This record gives sequence, structure tokens and C-alpha cells, in this order.
Amino acid sequence: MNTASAQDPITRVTGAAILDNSQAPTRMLVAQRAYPKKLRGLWEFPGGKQEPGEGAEEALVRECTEELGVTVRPLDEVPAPNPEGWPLKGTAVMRVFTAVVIDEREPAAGKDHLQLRWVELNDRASILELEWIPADLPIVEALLDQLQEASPQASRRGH
Ligand SMILES: Nc1nc2c([nH]c(=O)n2[C@H]2C[C@H](O)[C@@H](COP(=O)(O)OP(=O)(O)OP(=O)(O)O)O2)c(=O)[nH]1
Repeated sequence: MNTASAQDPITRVTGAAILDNSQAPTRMLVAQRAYPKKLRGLWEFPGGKQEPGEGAEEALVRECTEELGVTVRPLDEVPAPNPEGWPLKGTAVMRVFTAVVIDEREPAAGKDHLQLRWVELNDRASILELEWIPADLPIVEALLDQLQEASPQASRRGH
């Protein structure tokens, strides 16, 4: 579903909300973009554009390997307001999935990011205070709500 094609008028982006644990997550990895200039310094979900013929989860796994040097397993999608995904700037849309690292390596910032940070899911206020790419804010809020419903003790503080 929603496989990108060469003629696709929509730019399809996939983002990874990488959690420290699939069952009882306490931390999430966030990344600070290095480029382009307009986005430099803003926080985002690691990920990127789907290539032609590629599905969203497939793109997510590839991008995490390229950007962070780790293999991830996608878990659940953060439900978007429409099936194509969350609206970004212009005609771009993004689907976001929770994910966990499944190899022994630790994610590391490459050329795409200034830094990576593991943030505490129970500190909702600090997560929302990060200077996110503006389009990401509603996604972050929906994600935190979703995680709290699944595991209420994980995000109690900060309300
Ligand atoms: N990766 C990512 N991109 C986001 C987020 N929010 C958001 O608006 N975007 C935008 C920024 C970019 O315009 C676009 C994704 O492009 P990208 O530069 O990350 O993708 P890519 O790695 O495939 O890029 P490239 O090969 O064209 O350099 O989506 C987010 O949370 N994560």
C-alpha cells in the first residue's frame, strides 16, 4: 500500500520513532537535522523519502541503516489523519512508525544529523519543547498519546 512510483506527484516520507523497548518503552530517539540550511538545527524523526517501488516500512528500515548505522524493526504506525500520512510542507506526506533497534549496534549520527538524543517518554513537556520541524508537532503529540494509552506509566510526568 502507498508504494512510491516514479510518476508519484506526492513526496512520500517515512519517519521512525525509535523506542528503547517494544513492550515497555521509556525512551525515544530524536535527531537534529544538519541540512538543508532551512531545517538545520530542527529536531525530527530519522527517516526519509520512499524510493520508487518501495513501501513505507521498507524505506524506514533502509533510511535507518543509512542514517544511523543500525537495523530497525518497525512496530506500529502512528495513525495519520488520512491514509497517505501526515501532511508536511507542500505536497509531501509522512507516515511514522514506532520501531526498535534489532542489532547490537547503537544508533550514531552520520552526515544527516548534528546529534541524536534519547529523550525520556515520561517527560512530555521536554519533548514538546524541542524545536521540531513544525509539521512534526501534531505527530509527536499523537505519538505520545498513543504510547501513553499503551503504557500509562511511561508518560505520566509532564502533564
Ligand atoms: N526524515 C524526516 N523528514 C521530515 C520530517 N518532518 C518533515 O517535515 N520532514 C521533511 C524534510 C524533508 O523535506 C523531507 C524528508 O527528506 P529527507 O531529506 O529526510 O529524505 P532523504 O534522506 O530521502 O533525502 P535526500 O535523499 O533527498 O537527501 O520531509 C521528519 O520528522 N523526518
